[in-house]
Amino acid sequence: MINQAPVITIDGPSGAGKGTVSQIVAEKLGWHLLDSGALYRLLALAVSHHGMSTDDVETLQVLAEHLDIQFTHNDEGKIDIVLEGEVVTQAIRTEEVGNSASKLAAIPEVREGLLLRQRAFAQPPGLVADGRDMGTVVFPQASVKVFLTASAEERAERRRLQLEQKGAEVDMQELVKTIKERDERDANRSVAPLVPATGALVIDSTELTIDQVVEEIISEARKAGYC
Ligand SMILES: Nc1ncnc2c1ncn2[C@@H]1O[C@H](COP(=O)(O)OP(=O)(O)OP(=O)(O)O)[C@@H](O)[C@H]1O
Ligand SMILES: Nc1ccn([C@@H]2O[C@H](COP(=O)(O)O)[C@@H](O)[C@H]2O)c(=O)n1
Repeated sequence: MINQAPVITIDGPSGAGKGTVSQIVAEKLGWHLLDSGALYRLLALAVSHHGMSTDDVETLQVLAEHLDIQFTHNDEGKIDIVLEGEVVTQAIRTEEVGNSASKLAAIPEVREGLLLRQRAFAQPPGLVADGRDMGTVVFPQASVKVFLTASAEERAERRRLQLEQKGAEVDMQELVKTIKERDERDANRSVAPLVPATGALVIDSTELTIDQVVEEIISEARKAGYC
């Protein structure tokens, strides 16, 4: 047995709403939350900060296993993500870091290096795990698995709104292109490609509100006896 705490996995492509709904579902259930994409993004930022080559995969694996990461509560009651002593909560959220993370994520040694760190998040009373391979590789024993998707255009539109709220200027054509490239890379890599886990409930959120998606997942959790 890999772990004993119940796990709900929520996988899917970029911008499908995984992070948003995972956080709400975890809060409703009073469970822990794993944002596995943040780990890949943190690694990408560390590689860039240290000016490391991505060709030396053994060193990358060691860095992934030992990367100094902390998730701490700040004065506003929100989570700060701290990498090697520096708060990088916003810095890891750029499209550039997302793209670098996606390139690193295709390296088997990097995935291996992060595997046990991810599994360690499965603690009582339970875990909601958000990513690309949560249901297929990291927590294959999870009894509630969700694959959350939406059209590339809708996901780009959501990302545009998100970036503009932060004051960024957005080239929509470029954004759709970047999202499609990242989808392509994540879905076609040789290790842990982005595919729905066997038995996963597939939710297409293109026409759904956040509340509707959350309700579908809570309903699955209820069927599993988790609430
Ligand atoms: N069903 C929905 N309807 C409208 N907007 C949504 C919906 N779900 C999420 N959003 C919005 O879309 C944006 C992207 O969502 P989110 O960051 O949760 O996606 P994600 O799948 O976690 O992306 P990534 O994998 O790149 O981190 C957010 O601004 C969020 O509020
Ligand atoms: N379980 C995971 C999670 C993420 N990735 C890769 O990281 C990139 C960034 O993830 P976000 O969810 O924060 O956008 C993503 O594009 C994936 O390449 C992964 O491989 N497995």
